[in-house]
Amino acid sequence: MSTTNRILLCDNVWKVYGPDADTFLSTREQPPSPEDLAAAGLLAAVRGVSLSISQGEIFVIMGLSGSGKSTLLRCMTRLVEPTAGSILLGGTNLLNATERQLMQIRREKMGMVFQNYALMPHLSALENVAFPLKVQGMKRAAREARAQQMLDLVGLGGRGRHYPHELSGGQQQRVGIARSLTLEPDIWFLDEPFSALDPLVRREMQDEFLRLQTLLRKTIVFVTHDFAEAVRLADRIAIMREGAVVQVATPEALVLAPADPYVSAFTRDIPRAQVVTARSAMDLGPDAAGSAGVAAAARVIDIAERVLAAEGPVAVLAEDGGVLGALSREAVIRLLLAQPHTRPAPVQ
Ligand SMILES: Nc1ncnc2c1ncn2[C@@H]1O[C@H](COP(=O)(O)OP(=O)(O)OP(=O)(O)O)[C@@H](O)[C@H]1O
Repeated sequence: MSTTNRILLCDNVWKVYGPDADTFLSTREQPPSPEDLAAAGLLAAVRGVSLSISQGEIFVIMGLSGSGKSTLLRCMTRLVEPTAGSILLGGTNLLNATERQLMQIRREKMGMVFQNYALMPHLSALENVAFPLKVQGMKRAAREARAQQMLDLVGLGGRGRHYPHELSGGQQQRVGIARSLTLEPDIWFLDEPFSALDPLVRREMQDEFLRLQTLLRKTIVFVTHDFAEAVRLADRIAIMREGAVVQVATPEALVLAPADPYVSAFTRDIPRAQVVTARSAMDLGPDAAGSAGVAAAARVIDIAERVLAAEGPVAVLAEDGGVLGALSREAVIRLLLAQPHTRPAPVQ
């Protein structure tokens, strides 16, 4: 993940529902609290959110139901009109764009996937995937060839002639994913794309999604209320509460250093070895065994078998191959045995 190559920047974004919300906001010297807003008969779904998303990262927005995740995502695409703030996509302030420019930006730069697959029931899977190309005026043979490629990519190459009702929920969502990728978006927005699926299929779809991302390297904004899903997928996670972002960090940093009890309550069920990296678990010092080492960024759960099978501590390597330290069997065992708390503290 690059931290320098920012593609999407939100600066002090607000979405307030209720009469004269923009006047109310613009006349305040200090940002209003939820109580101030409630007293004025207003509700802030998004409160003063500032964040930046880098090229090629999977940025997950997480929070309880009603915390403002979907509204924030929709503000980023301007499907919901923010009340205040700015949203820069590749340098263009979306809030200054005309309706026509917006349509073009959405068509050319953004891909979107929502929970309800929103496929057209009277079109086959292939026709659904080809639809955005048809709107663009691409000839039938060319668009169907491209749609077939996309269906192959999501593992549905043989199902192009099936209609949505002939496909399972997971397969329908794969078609939705393929369709959202046909125009090769710069940035891909996904709002709870797997939450209607049963747990096994959901897990399969998460794996599939990560596989696709290793091929495509898209910039992704992904909304979920499931912290385990966020941890599996994210490079970074933004935790929302009552419309505000309370912490933005890697899964590891959220688990090891939660900003407050609200964040900490989410992290308690996550096994430590699933998030802690070799870099955090290693001892400093040169006394690693000579064999090939493990990447500093690797999660302990993924390298545990190798370390446990090694003769002695295993070298932990920086991206340039330099040895940073050594990971011992004891450190790995400690993390594997560390029990997540089973009773999360109540969220206030
Ligand atoms: N059109 C609207 N008018 C008034 N209030 C709204 C509107 N849309 C959303 N809200 C309110 O804004 C808040 C945030 O809603 P939002 O859908 O963004 O939350 P969420 O975190 O995505 O929730 P969920 O996980 O349940 O989808 C909620 O209190 C919701 O009731």
